[in-house]
Amino acid sequence: MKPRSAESAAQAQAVWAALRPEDRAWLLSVAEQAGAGGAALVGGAVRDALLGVTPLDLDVVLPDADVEALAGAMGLPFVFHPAFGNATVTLPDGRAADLVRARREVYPVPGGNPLPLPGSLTDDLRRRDFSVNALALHLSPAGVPTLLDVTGGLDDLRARRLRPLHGESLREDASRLVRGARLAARLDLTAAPDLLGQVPAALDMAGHTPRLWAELRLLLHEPRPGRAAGVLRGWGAGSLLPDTALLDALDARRDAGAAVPFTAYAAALLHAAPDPAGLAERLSLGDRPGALLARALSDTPFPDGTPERELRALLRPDAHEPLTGKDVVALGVPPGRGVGEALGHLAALRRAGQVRSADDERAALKAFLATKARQGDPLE
Ligand SMILES: Nc1ccn([C@@H]2O[C@H](COP(=O)(O)OP(=O)(O)OP(=O)(O)O)[C@@H](O)[C@H]2O)c(=O)n1
Ligand SMILES: [Mg+2]
Repeated sequence: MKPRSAESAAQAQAVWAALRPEDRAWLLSVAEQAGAGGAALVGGAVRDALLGVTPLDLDVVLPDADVEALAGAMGLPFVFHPAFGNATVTLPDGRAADLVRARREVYPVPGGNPLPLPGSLTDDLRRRDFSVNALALHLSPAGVPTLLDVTGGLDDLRARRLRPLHGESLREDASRLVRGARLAARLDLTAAPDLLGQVPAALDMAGHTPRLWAELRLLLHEPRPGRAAGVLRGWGAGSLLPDTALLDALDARRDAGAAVPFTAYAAALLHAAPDPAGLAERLSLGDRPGALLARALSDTPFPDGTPERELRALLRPDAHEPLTGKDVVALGVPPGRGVGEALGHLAALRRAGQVRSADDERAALKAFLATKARQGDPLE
């Protein structure tokens, strides 16, 4: 067996190699200018690189640099946020990267925003949510990469285990419950017993944790939102969402190659919610999902492959595509007022449940036209 340090050197190289060349160059220049403490790539980027996914979202912790001065010296556009001491830098290709001074955090009020205090890189890793998110690739000022694993994240990643870093983690920040479900679903991780034990405390805090609702919105942006909702349910946290069977059905459509946008998932969730307006408000869904849902439930025709049709197939499996003005003209009604009258007649039959297919509609229209002609009142 290789000694642990050699293994970790190989893993440091693997993370380094997984980064884009231009990101490696940028990180080297940050580390060089960041003083004796160098710079560390942290969080999801290191986790994803170890899983063989190219990291695009770079979070960098600086153990002893003046973040604002360093960001200013790099020659790229940036915004400095004094409240958290971090700088959001815009990389040449438009992606955002985050630079922040190493810190520890205290939660004066569980669920509230954490209070940042100065700390070491190790403190900064220990304040995080899960061990797999608490790995760091440290770069010395000379650019030598070292993998830092102070919480056993490598072992957990190997075992595909999602483990919070301490017993109060989900109570202090209940949004971690939803973050965890997103990660578990996306990366196929299993909850450690310690995580499951903290679920009731997180649910108790949900109402006091606005960030949790923001994470539920992000859940709808996951590659498989239905699966992530299923993970929450499996952890005993199904009460956070209305019935999510429709999300599973949309996952299946996505897996089959259908284009299913975020708004379709959000619309499906609204459909299942006892209080759709309240849910839309809590999750900041905006107006588009509700409008999409209304279109999907209407009789307005939409082309195949649109989100309206995808949703309609699930919500009204018996719905057929109603005849359009064009169809009515093709059946012999001259363009004009008569077309509207014919469509109105068909819509009334549809509402009354008297036509169940396009063929039914054609037959009903022919009967209507014949009656009108008999009465000496042809449509024109
Ligand atoms: N409530 C939170 C939010 C974030 N983090 C830490 O901040 C890092 C970056 O957060 P974010 O970008 O939201 O998550 P990623 O892990 O990068 O995952 P994703 O792929 O979803 O961006 C996380 O890895 C984690 O270490 C945390 O500890 N607690
Ligand atoms: Mg991220």
